[in-house]
Amino acid sequence: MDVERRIQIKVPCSSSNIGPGFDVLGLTLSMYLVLNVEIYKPQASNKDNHVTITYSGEGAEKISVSAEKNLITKSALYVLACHDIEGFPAPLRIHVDNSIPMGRGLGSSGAAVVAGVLLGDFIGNLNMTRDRILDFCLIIEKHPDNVTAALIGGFVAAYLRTLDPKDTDAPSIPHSETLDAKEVRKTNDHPPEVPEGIGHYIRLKWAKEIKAIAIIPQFEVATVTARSVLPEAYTRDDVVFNLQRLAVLTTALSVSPPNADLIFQAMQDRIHQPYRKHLIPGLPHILSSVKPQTHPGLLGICLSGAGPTILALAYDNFDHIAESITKAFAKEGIDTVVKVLEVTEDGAQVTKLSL
Ligand SMILES: Nc1ncnc2c1ncn2[C@@H]1O[C@H](COP(=O)(O)OP(=O)(O)O)[C@@H](O)[C@H]1O
Ligand SMILES: N[C@@H](CCOP(=O)(O)O)C(=O)O
Repeated sequence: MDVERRIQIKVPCSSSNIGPGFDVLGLTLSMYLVLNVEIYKPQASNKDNHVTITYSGEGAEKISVSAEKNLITKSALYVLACHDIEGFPAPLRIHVDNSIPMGRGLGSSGAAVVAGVLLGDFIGNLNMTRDRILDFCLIIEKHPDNVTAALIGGFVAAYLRTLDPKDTDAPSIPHSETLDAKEVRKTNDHPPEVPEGIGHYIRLKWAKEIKAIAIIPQFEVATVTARSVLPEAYTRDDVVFNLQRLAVLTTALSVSPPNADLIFQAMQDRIHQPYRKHLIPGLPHILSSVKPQTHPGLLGICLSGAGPTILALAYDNFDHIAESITKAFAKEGIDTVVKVLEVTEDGAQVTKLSL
């Protein structure tokens, strides 16, 4: 078979929430999901068109390389189905190289969804705008923080417009959070039309000297589990507590030199972290014991996404900060991997490669 086109899709990991910004804030960091895709000349029948997926890196031992089961290809097939294209229109070879650890709160599923929607867009020659691509990502992932950051890049605040459940809950949509769950039903129904203008976002400024230390425990917490422990309703005090901090934080993280006391207090949260402590041994102790006063250079500390990774924002003394958090996890019998990551400006990229 002749290779007709060759592309690379590169999507960054993301850390969401940043303390009080539950389901609002996302930040892209320098760790990536990369797809190298070879597209062959279309064959006579779509049904015979074959997809070969190979996979290396994080998740290689557990992620399915069947196009019907893999979140990346399922997302691409969903985009195609929404445009009345059944299956991949041409034979494909996809090599996935993934550096984003899974189930750790670093947006691996968001990156997979963004990569899949971009793949569907390219393969189907759909030429969707970034905003339309975001609509598809949001229908699959449902919360906007990870996918918006991964697609757009940088420090991003996002909200969704209110949607009708008939547009969002159909079993034909490959919802990323329930993909592995048993109750997901197979269906051949045509997916409902994706509403336009679902996601709204703004890129926020980020002070260049602030880096992100990710202390990544060696166990997974599925986002669906970490969301299931959250209450349906909150007190007015708790909502106001988060709103006040969120508003201050979005600007505090843009100011050079950064104000550690302001940022540390503005990264406190009452909406999700307290409820997730049972899933992450040592969490309350870590969040309350590692402070700018005890660890100069530290600006703030929070759960990354739904956890279990801890995200420490800092401009200096990265090793000392990381060591304290690593030791606190070790006391709970938990091994960790530490990464000092840059906050990146670029979101997902699709690059045409030479043949
Ligand atoms: N590169 C990938 N390829 C296929 N599926 C992926 C990939 N990355 C993540 N996923 C899917 O997303 C799940 C993890 O998502 P989630 O629980 O939301 O954690 P995270 O915090 O890493 O996003 C995995 O179990 C897998 O089903
Ligand atoms: N706002 C979401 C973010 C989930 O991020 P992930 O990286 O853990 O997938 C949440 O807190 O549930």
